[in-house]
Amino acid sequence: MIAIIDYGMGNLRSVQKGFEKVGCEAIVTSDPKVLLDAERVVLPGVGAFRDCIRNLEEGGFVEPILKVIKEGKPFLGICLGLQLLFTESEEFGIHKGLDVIPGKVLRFPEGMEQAGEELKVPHMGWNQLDIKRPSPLFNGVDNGSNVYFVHSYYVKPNDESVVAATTNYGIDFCAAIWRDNVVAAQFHPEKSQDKGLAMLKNFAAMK
Ligand SMILES: NC(=O)CC[C@H](N)C(=O)O
Repeated sequence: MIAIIDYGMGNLRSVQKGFEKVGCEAIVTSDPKVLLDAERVVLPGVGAFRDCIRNLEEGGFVEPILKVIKEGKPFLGICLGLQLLFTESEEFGIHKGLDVIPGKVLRFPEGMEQAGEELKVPHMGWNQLDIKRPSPLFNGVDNGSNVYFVHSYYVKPNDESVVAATTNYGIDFCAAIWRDNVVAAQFHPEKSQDKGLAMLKNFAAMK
């Protein structure tokens, strides 16, 4: 069974529905103990980093998350769920993350331009994946596939070898990471139509 963490800050229903659409049972849980019995765990996230990390701490999720990752359970982070895995974020001040993936969460630079047009922040809409490594998330997903983003911050891993895909929005930024049993995406697979559903199915099959 797939456990989707409910810490009051995620678009849980659309993530759950995404898994249901590909025939996978996923439960939404606000009980940290459920993670310990789940086969695989999903950390979604929408909102501000500091609110999310505070809710995770208050919900008693931090230790169970670190435990299931350490045990080697397949773990999927989505959007803020990717960012929370990092050492710290500069969103609304410096806030500590789970430090599973060493690195920082940075805001897109001001004044980015593409073809003479100013690029607005948040980066909101469809954009292409430049797949760098055959991560389990991308089995059967073509390079250049379009996925859906809504974010103002991006992750910068200390060790670039964890980067599974990048996307260009004024700068080339990390669109997904893969390290051992942990995969995480800056974009929203549950909002990325067929390609995104294929990724959810890939995660559900990830060993
Ligand atoms: N959709 C979101 O919640 C975005 C996550 C984070 N606040 C960012 O702006 O990058």
